[in-house]
Formats: sequence, C-alpha cells, structure tokens
Amino acid sequence: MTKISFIGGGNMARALIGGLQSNGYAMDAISVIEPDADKRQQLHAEYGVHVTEQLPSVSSADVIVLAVKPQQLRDLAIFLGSLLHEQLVISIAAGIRSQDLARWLGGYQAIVRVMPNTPAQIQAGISALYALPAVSAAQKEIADTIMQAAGKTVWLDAEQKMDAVTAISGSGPAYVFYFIEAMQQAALELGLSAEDARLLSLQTFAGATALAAQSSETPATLRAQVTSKGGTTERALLSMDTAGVKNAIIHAAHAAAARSAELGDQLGKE
Ligand SMILES: NC(=O)C1=CN([C@@H]2O[C@H](COP(=O)(O)OP(=O)(O)OC[C@H]3O[C@@H](n4cnc5c(N)ncnc54)[C@H](O)[C@@H]3O)[C@@H](O)[C@H]2O)C=CC1
Ligand SMILES: O=C(O)[C@@H]1CCC=N1
Repeated sequence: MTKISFIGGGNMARALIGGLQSNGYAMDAISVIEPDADKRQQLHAEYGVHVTEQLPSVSSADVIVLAVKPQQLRDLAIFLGSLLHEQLVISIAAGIRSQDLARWLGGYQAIVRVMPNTPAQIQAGISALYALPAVSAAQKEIADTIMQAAGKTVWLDAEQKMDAVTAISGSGPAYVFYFIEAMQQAALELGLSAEDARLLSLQTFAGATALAAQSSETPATLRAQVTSKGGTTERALLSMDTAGVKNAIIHAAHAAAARSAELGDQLGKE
C-alpha cells in the first residue's frame, strides 16, 4: 500500500482522509504531520491514522501531500527539500505555482498540483490535477488513484487553468452552501419547520443537480420547464434578475480566480 504523509491536518486533509477511508484505504498507511495537538488527537481518534509533529517522519512516505495554507507553504518547503528522496509531492495549496514550490524545495520536480474540494469527505469531490513534466506516468497514476478515492478527477494541460478551477470547483461548495443557507432561511421565514426547511431545500438541490447531470437539456431549458407563464417561478426569477443575482455569482467566481492568481504572484515572489 502506498504510504501517504499529509503535512497539515486541517479541513482539506480531513476531507481527503475521510474519502480514502470510505474507499477502503488502509488507515495505517497514512500519517499526518500537524503542530496542533488537539487536531492530532482528533485525527487519530476519528480515522486511526498515525499522527506526529515531526516533519522528518516524511522520509518513510511514498507520497507527501502538502495541505497547509498557501501562506505557510514556502517556509515548510524550504525545510522539506532536504528530506526528499524520490517521493511524489502533491500540493493542494490554492494559488501556489508548481515551479515556485519546486524552487523552494531546492529544485525538486516530482510535483503534482491538485485542486480538490471538500465533498471529498463523502467521495463526492472533484479534483483537477496538473503535473510538472518530470513527473512519471506511474507517479501520475498514483496521484490520480489517491484523488479518485475522494471523487472524480480531471487533468489539466496548462497550470494557468488552476485559477479558474479554484474559482469554480475548489471554492464552489461554499457558493452552493450559501444558496442552501438562503433557501433554508426563506423556508423558516415562510413558516416551515426547521426539519422541513432542511429536507425540502436539500432534496431540491440534490434532485435538480441530478436532473441537470442526467438530462441532455441545458440548465436554461430545464429552468424554463419549471417556469410557468404568469406563475410563481417567473416572479421569483424576476426578483433574482432585478437583484442581479446571476451577475453577482459570475463576478464572485471571477473574484476568486483573481485571488488565486494574486496569491500565486504575491507568495511566489518570495
Ligand atoms: N478548505 C478547502 O475547501 C480547500 C482548501 N484547499 C487548500 O488546502 C490547503 C489547506 O486548507 P485547509 O485545510 O482549509 O486549511 P486549515 O487551516 O484547516 O489546515 C491547515 C493545517 O496546517 C497546519 N499547519 C500549519 N503549519 C504547518 C506546518 N509547518 N507543518 C504541518 N502542519 C502545519 C495547521 O495547524 C492546520 O491544521 C490550503 O492551501 C488551501 O488553499 C484546496 C482546496 C479546497
Ligand atoms: O478559500 C480558499 O482559499 C480555499 C481554496 C479553495 C477552497 N478553499
């Protein structure tokens, strides 16, 4: 079993470990290096993974997943470089470009950059992957297998596309949760119980998403099928258009992509 060492045991590492566990991955092949003692204890209790605060323990891993904040990556990578010997390095940090990471690692090139998302924890994630040219086909296969335990994978032909991916699928779950929050609040205001508000809004999302995925019709056509002339949906959509909801969502995604590029520019300079 490929030994995986996560550096950083926060939200995204937990999501990926949860996905690996649900997929039957041996939890004793996974270790997590995390400075926060409470998080270490929780990870060990919940998943049975090895936990430590000692960075040198990565030496025994086959794959190292860098799961710290983008702002924490450079200092970590500078230490990590001397501990590497043929391991595959997977970075999930938003914005940080592979060549900047390679430079911080002292020229180490076996790097796959990945943008996962949190539905990974129930194997419903999607990850985009980009490999530096030095990464072998076998290493790409390993990265793909690990990320498939968390959901679907897509390989990018140009790293520049990571900014767009980050804005759509990386940050995207938060946009969907935001919409669900709004739907549930409206349901409560309209007099439904909390239980019904949750069930009705979540099943509506799940059903509409499944329909959009399975149907050959475009989302616009599916939307038109809900919208009776002079009816309730028409009134709701008019309200959304007047408030500029669609444009706000599009602008939000552009803002996220711009922030991803900005993180790469700012942090990559160092
Ligand atoms: N949360 C999300 O939805 C997604 C996050 N990402 C990326 O994943 C990375 C991690 O994000 P989160 O898990 O949300 O952050 P987080 O803050 O929950 O986790 C980061 C963890 O790294 C630990 N840490 C800090 N310095 C460390 C060091 N030197 N060695 C070992 N561990 C250290 C922290 O104690 C913390 O537990 C970020 O780079 C983010 O851009 C990517 C896709 C989605
Ligand atoms: O908000 C962030 O910066 C990270 C990257 C994508 C999702 N969470």
